[in-house]
Amino acid sequence: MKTAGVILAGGIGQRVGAGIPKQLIRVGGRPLLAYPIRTFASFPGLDQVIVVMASGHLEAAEELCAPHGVRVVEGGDTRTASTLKAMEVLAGAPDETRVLFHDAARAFVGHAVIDRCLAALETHESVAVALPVTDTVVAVEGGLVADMPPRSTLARFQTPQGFRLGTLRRAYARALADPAFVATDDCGVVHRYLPDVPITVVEGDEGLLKVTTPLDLVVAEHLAAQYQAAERAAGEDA
Ligand SMILES: Nc1ccn([C@@H]2O[C@H](COP(=O)(O)OP(=O)(O)OP(=O)(O)O)[C@@H](O)[C@H]2O)c(=O)n1
Ligand SMILES: C[C@](O)(CO)[C@H](O)COP(=O)(O)O
Repeated sequence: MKTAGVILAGGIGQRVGAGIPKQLIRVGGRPLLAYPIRTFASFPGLDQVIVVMASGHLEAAEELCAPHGVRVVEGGDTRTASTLKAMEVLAGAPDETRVLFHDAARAFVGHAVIDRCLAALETHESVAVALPVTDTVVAVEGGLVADMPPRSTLARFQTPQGFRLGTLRRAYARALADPAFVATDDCGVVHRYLPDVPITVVEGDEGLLKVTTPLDLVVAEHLAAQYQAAERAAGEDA
């Protein structure tokens, strides 16, 4: 195997507060998770796709994955624990394998950004997808502004995030030996534990919105309509 795509769907969607994991909320008439599964499974450059699903909801994921030959595994308690579950599935894959980790919550991912990530992994060990920030971003400590980094130096990470599997293995081996290890994403693990590994950045897309709060579901309906219009234009079945 040379390439793999992992869709991280192990969360419970506490901030959306729908009573079910947000990846199962129906948007545009389909569960959110159906969109990234379709996009990843139909991308010709990926040899294997894995969905890491929230425990207690594996059956719902299996139903969506089975028609596409996508494997489902149970997630962990945190995003990084879910990443590690996918890495266990890939335990037999060589270090050179290119692997992309994608948030299921960024349901409307397109082939173009997947392509940019895989292309970057030809020359780099680690790749992030990012967009410039539009707000002024500050560090706050004790209710006071502690730092105001120049906005032109800042960017917002989206996903996919891509790695040579051997690089990610080395980063996580060090992270797991650190009792203070916490991370909100996988590039953060590489950045912290393998500081000599450059993380290259490719352009993101506003359509990669991460559904996080109830208001995001309004935008998601619009993005779902766009996604389905593109499917119809390409003559694809739902
Ligand atoms: N234990 C976890 C937690 C999160 N994720 C996934 O990582 C992505 C980004 O996480 P987030 O947006 O925080 O999702 P939730 O954890 O579900 O949301 P919340 O923090 O509001 O509960 C999501 O696709 C989520 O399913 C995961 O695979 N395993
Ligand atoms: C990986 C990520 O989407 C990059 O912006 C983000 O860190 C995930 O954070 P969350 O709190 O798990 O949504």
